Amino acid sequence: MTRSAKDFFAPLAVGAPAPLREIPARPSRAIHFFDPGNEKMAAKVPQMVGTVDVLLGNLEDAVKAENKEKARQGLVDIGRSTDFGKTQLWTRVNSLDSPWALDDLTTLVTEIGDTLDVIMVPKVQGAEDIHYVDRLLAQLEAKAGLTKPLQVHAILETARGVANIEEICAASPRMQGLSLGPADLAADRRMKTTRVGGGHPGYLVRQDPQRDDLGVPQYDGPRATYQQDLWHYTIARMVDACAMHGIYPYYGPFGDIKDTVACEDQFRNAFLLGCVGAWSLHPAQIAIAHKVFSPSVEDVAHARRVIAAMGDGTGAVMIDGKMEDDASVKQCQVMVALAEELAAIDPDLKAQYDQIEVQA
Ligand SMILES: CCC(=O)SCCNC(=O)CCNC(=O)[C@H](O)C(C)(C)COP(=O)(O)OP(=O)(O)OC[C@H]1O[C@@H](n2cnc3c(N)ncnc32)[C@H](O)[C@@H]1OP(=O)(O)O
Ligand SMILES: O=CC(=O)O
Ligand SMILES: [Mg+2]
Repeated sequence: MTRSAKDFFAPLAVGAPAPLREIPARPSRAIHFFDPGNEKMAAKVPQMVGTVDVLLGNLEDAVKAENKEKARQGLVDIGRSTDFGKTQLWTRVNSLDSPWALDDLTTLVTEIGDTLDVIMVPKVQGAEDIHYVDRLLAQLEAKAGLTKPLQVHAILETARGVANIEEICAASPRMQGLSLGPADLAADRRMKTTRVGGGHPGYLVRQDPQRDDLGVPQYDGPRATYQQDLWHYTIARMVDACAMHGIYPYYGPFGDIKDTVACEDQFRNAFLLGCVGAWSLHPAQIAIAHKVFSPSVEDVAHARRVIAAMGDGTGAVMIDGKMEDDASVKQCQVMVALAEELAAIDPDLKAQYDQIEVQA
């Protein structure tokens, strides 16, 4: 049962901050995962501030069961001792059915709730999971005297979660976005893969057989194959659900750290379909995400040229032999708006975009 429109933006606990009416479009090209209980990784966090849009202290999968409390306390220590500047601090708490989720939420909100921006909730199955987190966060925010509401990000990594995608996005004004969780989703769907994201050489289409002069198919002749994207359907659903609810879609993890080329391809597919960022599991993946999820100078130059040529944005013009109209100018506005958001936090990108001269 969803809340009525009049109650939707009311705080869920006395003393909790008023929910946001709109989720701010903050750059989040790379959500960089680190284990706060791993001394080596934790020591790198202060120097990573300013080099990545989001630093995420991960408490869930990839943290051993015996280290859960250490990771949680490590994140509290990092949150208290680090000045994050414009870099956002997110966390991924343990799943709601685990023995750790309640203490994760209680400790983090009361100890470093004013430093955290977004709480990522894994294995979300439906609106009921978000409703639970929503109310609990309101109670904890009130207890901690927070003035800014925490945002919630759900990982789409169960078949039920995918089936309930729209209700998850609509469940709370805290909903900031969704990430694809291809590893858990593959397991839950009983897909026959053993990878963390990315493609699979067996998922392909094959060119039709050549035919001889009599039109008989030559099944043993050479035929090209084309690998397909296992994640296209889910990402497309995620993008539509997020756009409909004014929140943000992200590709998740790409586990083959050394395959930087395929990682870039997977991220780019997601970017072109409408995602705003991806996870980085290793420092080497940050640059890939920043490159892919920042509009290219060529695209920004073209977009500015179309916007300039279209005047009030109505009618049709020809640019380089192509028709541009109200709909293409809107796409160009999306590109330019993103470039402006990124330029505000990334001086190198700003310098590149500033050099663009608008051609007539
Ligand atoms: C599958 C679905 C999911 O849930 S994905 C999300 C959960 N997984 C994660 O969060 C994994 C995070 N990443 C890692 O644990 C590591 O990067 C893994 C993949 C294990 C590789 O580590 P390792 O073998 O040490 O890599 P390396 O020798 O190339 O490291 C070089 C230096 O960089 C450091 N490093 C490594 N990863 C990170 C990171 N995520 N953040 C910050 N620092 C990182 C390493 O500690 C190493 O440091 P140093 O040079 O020895 O001082
Ligand atoms: O948590 C991420 C996943 O792919 O599973
Ligand atoms: Mg997962």
